[in-house]
Amino acid sequence: MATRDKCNRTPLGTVAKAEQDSPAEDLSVTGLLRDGMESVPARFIRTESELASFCPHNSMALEPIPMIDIEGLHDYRCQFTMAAISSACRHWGCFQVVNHDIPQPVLDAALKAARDFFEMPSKEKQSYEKETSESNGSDNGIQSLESKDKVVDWGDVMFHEDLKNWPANPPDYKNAMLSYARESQKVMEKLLDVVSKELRLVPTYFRDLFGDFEQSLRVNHYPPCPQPELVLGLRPHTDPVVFTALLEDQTRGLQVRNGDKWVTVDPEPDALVIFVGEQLQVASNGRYTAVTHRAVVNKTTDRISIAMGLAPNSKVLVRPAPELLEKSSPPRYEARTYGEFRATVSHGVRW
Ligand SMILES: O=C(O)CCC(=O)C(=O)O
Ligand SMILES: [Fe+2]
Repeated sequence: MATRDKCNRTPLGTVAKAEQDSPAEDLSVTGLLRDGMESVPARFIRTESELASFCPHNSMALEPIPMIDIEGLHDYRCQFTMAAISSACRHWGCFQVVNHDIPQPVLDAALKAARDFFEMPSKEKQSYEKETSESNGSDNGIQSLESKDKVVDWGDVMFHEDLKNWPANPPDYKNAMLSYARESQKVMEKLLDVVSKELRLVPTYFRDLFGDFEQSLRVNHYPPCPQPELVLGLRPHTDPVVFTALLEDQTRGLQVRNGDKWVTVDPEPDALVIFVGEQLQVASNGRYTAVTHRAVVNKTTDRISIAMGLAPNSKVLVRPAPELLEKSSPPRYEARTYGEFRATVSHGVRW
């Protein structure tokens, strides 16, 4: 049982009902809501300075992030499409892709499996984590509000450090996620060849550098929130991987940082959002930028997103490509294995 914050007064001076009555057994945001919460407990509330930069998505003008039709890589639009991908990686660190060739049933099945997972009873969700960490020590499972962080995010996350251990239920979960993993890896590898070529490196440069890829997976669920303007669904962070392919349902919530603004991404049916991760930023010596992003929540609708990260093996040494270094462009990052990077750099988001 978690130790709960003693100070659970909200700015409105009320005390969350869930905290007054018997404490919830389910250590997730969904569990708290099930207990009839009407206002947000103190531990979710962001600091003044975070709130000052915080524009709830429903009061923000939407500015489109680049939308790229990657079918164009295979026809007369090839040069133009490659340049658009490279420019998005430099200036935004993210973009949406359409016509990526991932069959729609694969995307639908992954979103459905995620939703079915979060609808299961909490005991079932939590038992999976216990089983896998006891059997092989891997870092898989559902994030609990027992977290030691001072302020916690308004979201429930099922995290898979590797794609080897799976919950038995929902029965389709494993296959649905593995199919999405396989298909999204093909897309990310194709994009990696494009960004290599655009730096005048051999097309397979980055694929060769990163070696046999590994994937990790974050399945996110953001329940509706009685006071969305006080919380974040997911704190600002960059992903430590090479690329992330984010599949989301049709509810707005993702925001990306562009200059001094947060830009709300408008979900497009059939599109995937691609994020440049920190390993690509290092290997390209900063030519491509890992995007800072976060998730906001709303009062009425829950939201599901599935982030598939393409990462090097933990032993791979990642360093700025020597071909990109010159006197005027010295290395901006030190060489580190991916394992060392993970052990020393953290943005407070389990990846
Ligand atoms: O849910 C989202 O929109 C973002 C998810 C994300 O950034 C992550 O899981 O790393
Ligand atoms: Fe992320």
